[in-house]
Amino acid sequence: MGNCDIGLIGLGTMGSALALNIAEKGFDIAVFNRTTSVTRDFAAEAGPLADRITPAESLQALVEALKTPRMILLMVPAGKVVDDQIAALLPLLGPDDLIIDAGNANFNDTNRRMAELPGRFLGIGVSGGEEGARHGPSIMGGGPRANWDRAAPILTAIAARYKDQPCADWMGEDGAGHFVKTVHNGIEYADMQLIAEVYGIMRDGLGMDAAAVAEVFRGWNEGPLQSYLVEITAEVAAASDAATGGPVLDVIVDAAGQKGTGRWTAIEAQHLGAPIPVIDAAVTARNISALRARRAEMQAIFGAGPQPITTDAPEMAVLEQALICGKILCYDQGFGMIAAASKQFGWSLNGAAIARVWRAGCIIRSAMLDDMASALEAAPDAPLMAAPTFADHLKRTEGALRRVVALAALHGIAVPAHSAALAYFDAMRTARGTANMLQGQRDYFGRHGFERLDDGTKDQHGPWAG
Ligand SMILES: NC(=O)C1=CN([C@@H]2O[C@H](COP(=O)(O)OP(=O)(O)OC[C@H]3O[C@@H](n4cnc5c(N)ncnc54)[C@H](OP(=O)(O)O)[C@@H]3O)[C@@H](O)[C@H]2O)C=CC1
Ligand SMILES: O=C(CO)[C@H](O)[C@H](O)COP(=O)(O)O
Repeated sequence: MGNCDIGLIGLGTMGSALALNIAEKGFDIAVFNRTTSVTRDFAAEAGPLADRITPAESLQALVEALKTPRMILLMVPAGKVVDDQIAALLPLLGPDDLIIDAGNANFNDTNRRMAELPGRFLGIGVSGGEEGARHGPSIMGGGPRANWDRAAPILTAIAARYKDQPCADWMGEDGAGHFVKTVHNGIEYADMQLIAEVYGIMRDGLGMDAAAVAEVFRGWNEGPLQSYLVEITAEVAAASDAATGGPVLDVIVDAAGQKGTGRWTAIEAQHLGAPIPVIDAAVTARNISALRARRAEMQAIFGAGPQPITTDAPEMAVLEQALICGKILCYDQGFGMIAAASKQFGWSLNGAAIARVWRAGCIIRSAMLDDMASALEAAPDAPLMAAPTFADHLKRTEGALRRVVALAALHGIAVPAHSAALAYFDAMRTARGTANMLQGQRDYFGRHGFERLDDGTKDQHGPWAG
């Protein structure tokens, strides 16, 4: 038996930073990486933390370096790699040893693994990118509570802190931790897309250069929009390219990558029947961004979409308010999806606790999340948009969102996330919608039946039915 408190497999961007974080917090850690040279380099470059790090060049050596019962963190790409790694580890482990998948995972896979390894598997979502992993990520745990409690001393020690409270918590049974991380990433996509759309209006509609864009976002980061994403947006816009001397933004290809978590959120929302149109729009926008050649062909046929906004140009404060409005509606949808999953899967997910875990360390951390935590604490079953603080925000900023969407539409500037947010807002506050027409159509062609508005009788048919 070895003397390391925990093992870690996968010394990539996240795994290496997490391992250093764990060592820095005073835990002894054994590390293994598929490519052995990476393990050697990692140990050689660990500086004063090297004393707490045991580099292992085989899984057997990793397992032998650990105290029993063992805990092993996986920080490798989602999917088959995780299954393969578990299969390779299992013959080396005892019945009380715990495997913790700390990468992004589809929560359905986590549910399956939990069932295949009863009591021996934990799925945790870790957010914060490389810097967060190194100095304090946000951690969303899922699986048997007893397993979380076993790992919690290490996980809470390495997590970010918000006013001295660790941003690490148990979300619920099964794949609840990975589910919450997936929704976090869906919100991340939407938050980023909303920001990118405002940048588009500034650049294409208002003719602002990158430095001016940076200045505006820097200012917004001092107000209600204060957040990591707004902060880094300012830094990205301000950065110069070494080769051209111009803004880095001007040399970056406009096609967004994606590893799948946003798509998982959109797919799962459809399974749950939970409306998340701002997140859907953000995922679709990334898909469209990837069709670069097609977009160039269409521009050649139809002419460029974006036109300068020469009259009625929005002030920066209007753009700021539109962004605030879109952001609140996006979070309303994310927390709504979490509530729907909680009901569907019997997880008792706690919206306030989730908002608290997201206040520091993670990519979507922002000043607004503290208010969201309070709102969800005060009224756990109510939609976020109905909470007094956020209803007030929406009432104040709705006009700006409407104006920005209208101006963008008139000037050929695509703002799908803002448009989706506005349509959601309008639909959600319309007590009498238009689905009566859908029900009439369904009954007409398929005798599907409808419910009468006047007396509530169900399975009624219209006069068209034979
Ligand atoms: N980067 C980020 O900002 C975040 C990433 N994550 C998640 O963390 C996990 C790791 O991501 P990240 O560190 O960025 O990824 P990297 O690509 O930087 O590292 C991947 C790691 O997995 C190992 N690996 C890859 N394929 C295999 C395989 N077939 N068998 C064994 N090991 C393998 C690599 O080893 P080798 O050196 O041999 O290639 C490397 O150690 C992913 O699930 C990701 O989604 C979560 C939050 C944030
Ligand atoms: O989980 C993360 C942040 O929270 C990862 O950075 C993830 O890779 C981001 O997603 P994508 O690569 O699809 O943009």
